Amino acid sequence: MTSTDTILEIRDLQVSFPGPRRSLRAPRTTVRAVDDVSLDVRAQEMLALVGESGSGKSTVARCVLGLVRPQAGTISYEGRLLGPIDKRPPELQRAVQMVFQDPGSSLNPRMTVGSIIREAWKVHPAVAPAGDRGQALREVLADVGLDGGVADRRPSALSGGQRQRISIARALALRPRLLVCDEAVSALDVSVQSQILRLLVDLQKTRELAVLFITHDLAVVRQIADRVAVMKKGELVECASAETLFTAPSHPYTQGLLGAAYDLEGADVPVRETQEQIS
Ligand SMILES: Nc1ncnc2c1ncn2[C@@H]1O[C@H](COP(=O)(O)OP(=O)(O)OP(=O)(O)O)[C@@H](O)[C@H]1O
Repeated sequence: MTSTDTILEIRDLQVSFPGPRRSLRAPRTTVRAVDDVSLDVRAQEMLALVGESGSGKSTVARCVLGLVRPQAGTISYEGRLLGPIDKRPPELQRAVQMVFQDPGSSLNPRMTVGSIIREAWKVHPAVAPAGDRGQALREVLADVGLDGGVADRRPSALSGGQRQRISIARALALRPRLLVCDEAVSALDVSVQSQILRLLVDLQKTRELAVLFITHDLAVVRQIADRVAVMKKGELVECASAETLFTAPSHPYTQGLLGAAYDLEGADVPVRETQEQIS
């Protein structure tokens, strides 16, 4: 498989939620969280999905993970339809993994780091045969830049950055092909954020991962994305290479977003020039 092959195909996706009532006796309104979105994720690419708060980014991610059931549309992974998570065959459950925003709440505080990661292998035992799990644990921790010694500690004893490394390790432990990162660095200090972004870019290369990276932060997108998809009020308004998007955005909404973040007039906007930039 090459980096131009499509790994994930989202077609005509529609998701609505019950919205607020306009008055006590009025019927519930409906929120169109995702409005006819079609989007491809290519193998081994870093695709950023951006848009302001409430534009539907997380809902798309949750559909990809099988946590939200769309009213219409399809999502296929290498040509196989992805249904709700509990209806997915094990190999498809494994193939698509998630890194959440807040590792503080997504990691079980009562479990040690080692047991959090081993838990994944209980559900998917074929990934790491029982006798090999000690070694596999050390390897996956090393892959995210952590010493094997953290395996005996609980998440509360670790820093925010270390906890996010554990979330990434937990996802990687299942050897996914597609990683969905939903605001994965938003809760971190800027310096820690840069370290985690660098790690994600390195892992994307070495593990040949496709990454769907959801963020509202254009500075982050500029550092890491190969392509960028822009959502506005549930709709996908633009999808382009990062270079095109940052230098010649075609949709007025994207122009506005970028204009708010950068002075585009004559700006020299480097896009993922070197990984050293992420320092
Ligand atoms: N479970 C839900 N029930 C009702 N409404 C929801 C639910 N999940 C999302 N929504 C609504 O759907 C719309 C899209 O939300 P979503 O979280 O996907 O946007 P987002 O772009 O990820 O925003 P943010 O960056 O703030 O997370 C919003 O109006 C939100 O309030």
